Amino acid sequence: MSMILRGVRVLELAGLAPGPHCGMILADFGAHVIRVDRPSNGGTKWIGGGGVKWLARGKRSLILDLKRPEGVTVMRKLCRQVDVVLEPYRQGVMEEFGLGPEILQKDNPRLIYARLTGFGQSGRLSKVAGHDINYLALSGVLSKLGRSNETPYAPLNLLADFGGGSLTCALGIVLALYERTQSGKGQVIDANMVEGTAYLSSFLWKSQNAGLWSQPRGKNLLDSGAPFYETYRTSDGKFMAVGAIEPQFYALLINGLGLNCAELPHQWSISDWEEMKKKFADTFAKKTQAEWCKIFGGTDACVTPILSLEEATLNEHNLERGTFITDEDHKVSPRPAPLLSRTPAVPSTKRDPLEGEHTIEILQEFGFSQEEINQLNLAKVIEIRKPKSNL
Ligand SMILES: C[C@H](CCC[C@@H](C)[C@H]1CC[C@H]2[C@@H]3[C@H](O)C[C@@H]4C[C@H](O)CC[C@]4(C)[C@H]3C[C@H](O)[C@]12C)C(=O)SCCNC(=O)CCNC(=O)[C@H](O)C(C)(C)COP(=O)(O)OP(=O)(O)OC[C@H]1O[C@@H](n2cnc3c(N)ncnc32)[C@H](O)[C@@H]1OP(=O)(O)O
Repeated sequence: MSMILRGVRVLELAGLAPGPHCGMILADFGAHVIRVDRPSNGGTKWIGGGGVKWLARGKRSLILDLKRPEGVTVMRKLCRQVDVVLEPYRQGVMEEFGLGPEILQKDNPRLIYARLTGFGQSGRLSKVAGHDINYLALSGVLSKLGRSNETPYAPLNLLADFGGGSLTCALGIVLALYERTQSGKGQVIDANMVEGTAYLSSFLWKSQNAGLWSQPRGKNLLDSGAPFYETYRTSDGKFMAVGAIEPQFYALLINGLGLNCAELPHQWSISDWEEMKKKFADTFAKKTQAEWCKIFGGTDACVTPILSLEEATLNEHNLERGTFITDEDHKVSPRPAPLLSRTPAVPSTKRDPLEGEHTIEILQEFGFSQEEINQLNLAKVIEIRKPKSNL
């Protein structure tokens, strides 16, 4: 089946979580993604194998020492032949290598040069280290997350790393590829997690005057303030999620809980929300999660079980949709989204690549002779690794 990014060649410089995720999205949708890994010769520091290893679906790996001039020469030759270079380093690292956009785009004017950082390519923080929680904080969004009377709480590293970071960067790359079909030219993408996360939170900003956020953190409709937009513990120690905002859905919630609307305060009486939460909590605590699922399942009450990752893979709706896929190592992960009707993603089910596993074949594909490859290997500019045989 033909995939939408078929024929697009990407060089992804190995980074932590967002860069690898962005590369994986492109690979899932058909791009040929080559991850450029660092050598293990001790000359360079290693910043987090896990992130790289865990988000490598459908990629191949080449180990290349960019701290060596010969490595930079190899990289320039590769960049002449690819569509996208994706770099996740702090501002200035690529320029120090002599691999900045001016140089690479002079070599290849069609090159899309995607830079995925925390703070962006300019500004006083551009060279400072950080992680998801820091970018989330600087975007303003973290101040809004968390329960009342508790310190702000970052929801895993989902928002900045992946929402504001990798997804935004992937969007930038796809937009630039589209634009290139008209102009024939590449461009530089300054994707960064502070601005990506801020953009992701546009609803929060644009609804500031709507009264949705007028209460302190944890006291508003959508931040765990409202009893009808909350999570509740069930009698078997599991949880249910409630999101019954509209009056018709709220009425179904109250009905399912076995309560009587006429005996309760009005849904939107904020001063009664705390009391109502206690009432809902007491009610949910009287039945098991399965019992509540039986009551609310298939209704419009907007009540769903809170599933563990494993339970999510076994959920009937998710099974019907094929929401999760299994690779040849029997590892389960989410199917790429969204689903395109004619050209859906066809994610690789092969095991993830070893670092340096494809060094030789990649260099050959890009026109390096066997002699050149041998020399680079002898000089330890590249590394070649092979999977251990089971024999
Ligand atoms: C919350 C998330 C991050 C979660 C990651 C965790 C899951 C992992 C973090 C640490 C991992 C553990 C650790 O690595 C030890 C074990 C390793 C083992 O293999 C696995 C188990 C481990 C316990 C491992 C487990 C997990 O993987 C970890 C716990 C995030 O928020 S991710 C978002 C981070 N921010 C950004 O990406 C923004 C942009 N980037 C940056 O700001 C910086 O890159 C960053 C992230 C601050 C790192 O700064 P650093 O100084 O380390 O690097 P840079 O200044 O960017 O420079 C890159 C250096 O690398 C050299 N280099 C790059 N490529 C090559 C090459 N091909 N050849 C040679 N050299 C290369 C480059 O020259 C730079 O070196 P210098 O600094 O010496 O000039």
